[in-house]
Amino acid sequence: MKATGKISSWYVADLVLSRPEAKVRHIVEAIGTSDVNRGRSFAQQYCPKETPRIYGSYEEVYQDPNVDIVYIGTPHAFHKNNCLDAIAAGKHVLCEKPFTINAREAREVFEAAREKGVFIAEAMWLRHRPLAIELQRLLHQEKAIGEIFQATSHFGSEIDIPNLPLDKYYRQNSMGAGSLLDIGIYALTWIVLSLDSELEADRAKPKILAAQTHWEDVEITSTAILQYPSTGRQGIATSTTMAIGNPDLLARVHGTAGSIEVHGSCPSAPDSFTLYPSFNMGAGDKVFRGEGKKYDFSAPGRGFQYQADNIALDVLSGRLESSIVPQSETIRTMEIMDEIRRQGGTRYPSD
Ligand SMILES: NC(=O)C1=CN([C@@H]2O[C@H](COP(=O)(O)OP(=O)(O)OC[C@H]3O[C@@H](n4cnc5c(N)ncnc54)[C@H](OP(=O)(O)O)[C@@H]3O)[C@@H](O)[C@H]2O)C=CC1
Ligand SMILES: O=C1OC[C@@H](O)[C@H](O)[C@H]1O
Repeated sequence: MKATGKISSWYVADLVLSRPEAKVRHIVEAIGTSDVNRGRSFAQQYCPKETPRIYGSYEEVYQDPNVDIVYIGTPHAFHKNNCLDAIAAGKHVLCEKPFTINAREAREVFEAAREKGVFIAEAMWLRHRPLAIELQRLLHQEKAIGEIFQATSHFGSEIDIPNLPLDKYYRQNSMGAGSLLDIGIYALTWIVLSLDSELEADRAKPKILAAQTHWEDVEITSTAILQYPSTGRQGIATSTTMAIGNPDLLARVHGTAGSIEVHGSCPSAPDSFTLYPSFNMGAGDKVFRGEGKKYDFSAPGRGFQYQADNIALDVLSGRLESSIVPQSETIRTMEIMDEIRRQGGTRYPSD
């Protein structure tokens, strides 16, 4: 465990949930932090039954022989160097999303992990959720809404960027600030997991048309239209830090025989979806649709336990990449975001 920020607290709390039926038990062996006192209160608050060693540097975590896998929860501008340091020490790595600032950095990190023979994966926890896995099965195997032709997803947060302290990563371009890399990545993930077909060509980079708006040099709103080469399927992924998005409609997938609408607190934290038949034109030109079937996936915790279990099982079986979020998928997402930023005019120092 590296860093004691928001995501690290969410992740640790789910790691230690009591789950007698789980296939894996996770142990928080060590916490690396810039502030040892904060590290101690973090451990007391989020994993009170564990006894992690608290280190005042990340390097000490990498050197701890009892640590099998390092989880990186620092701001994304630091992911590349944090990953490279952990890999150099021979540790397996799970690194928060966005994996790096751009695709070039991601390739560099994956190459280093390959050379060292260690496991590494991006913590795109949405893909590990049973909800996302079942939705993909319904869409692509069962073809529950017929031929898919369009998908939309929006992630909105309300963040008062001009008044944030300068050391917050949302506030500074040099820290990788921007709605796309922080939250738009989930909207993009919904589009890709809904529209990807079995055709190899459609797993390549789709055609992209994008726009971004900035406050000073911080990107605050992004819109991207994606078009898949072989099937013509289209998706719209949007994100903003200007206002909270609609929890009843985190994503919508349209097919020739119906649609699926996803609900929850935000696109990274869905808790259910509804499968609807198509709309019809009724008497008096009134548009209506039949009742939907709701699929509920509410569960204790925030949902990080699914990712933690899958990653642990991958590592235990000797895999060097995630079976759910392969490295090629991380690279593709980073390439799509690179292109959106190229068109939208967002540049980071490491580009
Ligand atoms: N999967 C998910 O749902 C979420 C993922 N994220 C991702 O996780 C990453 C971290 O986000 P979040 O937890 O919100 O960030 P926070 O600002 O809350 O925490 C980041 C932590 O990183 C450490 N850190 C190391 N170097 C720096 C530095 N120079 N400036 C600031 N912090 C530093 C600090 O921990 P310490 O002092 O202890 O070393 C700090 O507490 C981002 O990449 C974000 O996109 C964020 C939220 C949710
Ligand atoms: O990954 C994330 O998902 C949830 C958001 O609240 C958070 O800001 C973001 O980093």
